[in-house]
Amino acid sequence: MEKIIVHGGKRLSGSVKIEGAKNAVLPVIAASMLASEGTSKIYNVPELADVYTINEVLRYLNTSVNYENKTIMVNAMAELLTEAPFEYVRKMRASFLVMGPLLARVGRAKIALPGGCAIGSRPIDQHLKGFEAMGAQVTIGNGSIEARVNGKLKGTVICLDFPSVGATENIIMAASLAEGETVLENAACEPEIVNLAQYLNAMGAQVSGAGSSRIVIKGVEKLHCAEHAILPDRIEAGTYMIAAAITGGNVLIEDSDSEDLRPLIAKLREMGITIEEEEDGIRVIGNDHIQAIDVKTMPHPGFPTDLQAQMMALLLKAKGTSVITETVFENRFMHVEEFRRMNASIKIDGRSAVISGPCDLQGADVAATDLRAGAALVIAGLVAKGYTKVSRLHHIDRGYVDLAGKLRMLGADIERVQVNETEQPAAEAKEIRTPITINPKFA
Ligand SMILES: CC(=O)N[C@H]1[C@@H](OP(=O)(O)OP(=O)(O)OC[C@H]2O[C@@H](n3ccc(=O)[nH]c3=O)[C@H](O)[C@@H]2O)O[C@H](CO)[C@@H](O)[C@@H]1O
Ligand SMILES: C=C(OP(=O)(O)O)C(=O)O
Repeated sequence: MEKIIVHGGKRLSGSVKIEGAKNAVLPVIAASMLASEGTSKIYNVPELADVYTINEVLRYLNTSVNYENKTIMVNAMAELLTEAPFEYVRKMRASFLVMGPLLARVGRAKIALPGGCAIGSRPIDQHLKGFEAMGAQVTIGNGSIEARVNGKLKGTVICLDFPSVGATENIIMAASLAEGETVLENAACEPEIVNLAQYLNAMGAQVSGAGSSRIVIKGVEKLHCAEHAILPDRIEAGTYMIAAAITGGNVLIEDSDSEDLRPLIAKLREMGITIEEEEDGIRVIGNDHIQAIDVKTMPHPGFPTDLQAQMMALLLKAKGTSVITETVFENRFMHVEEFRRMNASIKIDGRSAVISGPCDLQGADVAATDLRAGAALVIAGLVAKGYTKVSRLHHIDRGYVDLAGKLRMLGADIERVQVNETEQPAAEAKEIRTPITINPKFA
């Protein structure tokens, strides 16, 4: 087992480079299956576990995928298979994004039911509603969802009940090869949707209105390969901005787009943190007297749920009472229990968490309950007294390239180490670290 071990107390300084966005690259790779001609080239691809998983899904479906030097080449000209098994969907829900492209390209797809996960039940009814409206027959049984269409999908008007990011992406991809025009109302407006639409248009699709709540897709006969660059990861950027702020540091977040980070920038300024927009990126200058604020997560352009846990870490150090309301996911407070191990004072009241700060954070053994929770625990560890040991790093690896290494470059006292559990009962198990990765101060 690996752990990230952080010793709190260092101010972060310097600059950090931001990778391509996980949530943009996954739909873009899935969309590559829509091209019946040529090899697509996708640039600025982050080296993440989720990227390897979606590549495996595509290969399983008989698509050729090569990944080297942050560039992916995809060729989907061979006859596609149509079934994605549970082992992939279990690892990563975004595997379900192959349904739209498969339906559009070959008229059928069978994908294991994604099921719930640590942040909520996460149904896919809005995706299915869209496919059905376009003429697909959907059946659910034996743990899988099967969708089929006779002939081609047909353009229509679809109004989502909620601006679901995944449903918007799946429907846009399916509609790109449908007969006629599809109008998607109450669509998600996230920057990652705009990035996907740009890629589809480069492939010959006719998608307009991406980034607004009304997207119009004129179906075309076929799509071809294209070259495309993935936009910077606003959630990774936001995570480092919060890490800089909590330590009272001074950090330049390079290759980030402040437009996509407006909701976070506004909240950080409200807390008394200085944000400067520079030519090379966003500079965050923290201070030791941050103020409590209220935060409510919302679909874009509201405050992103994917920064909620990290923001909670920061609010633990703010003076006064802060309230975080989570409106996007039904159960995205699993990190609260872990923060409490670090002496945090947080009360949960329905969909809100009430934080009484500043908390005197103490290092503890904690576990990442999901990807962003993991990053948030590391952030809290940056200012906790003593050592914080974060386990279940596979969650963090889904969405962060070398989180510990990048924080160390910024001056944090942090290591990622191999820890071997012995045969003894868990409570007595000793950590035996490998000599290569061990820093003597942790021995
Ligand atoms: C790979 C990717 O891009 N993941 C992001 C995407 O996830 P994802 O695309 O899964 O998120 P959605 O926007 O679809 O989900 C938002 C809410 O809508 C609900 N819902 C969704 C679809 C549906 O058919 N029915 C339904 O009820 C979900 O349970 C959830 O409560 O957007 C989320 C919300 O910004 C982010 O947290 C995730 O990081
Ligand atoms: C919830 C997230 O991702 P996913 O939708 O892939 O689980 C996330 O990136 O925080």
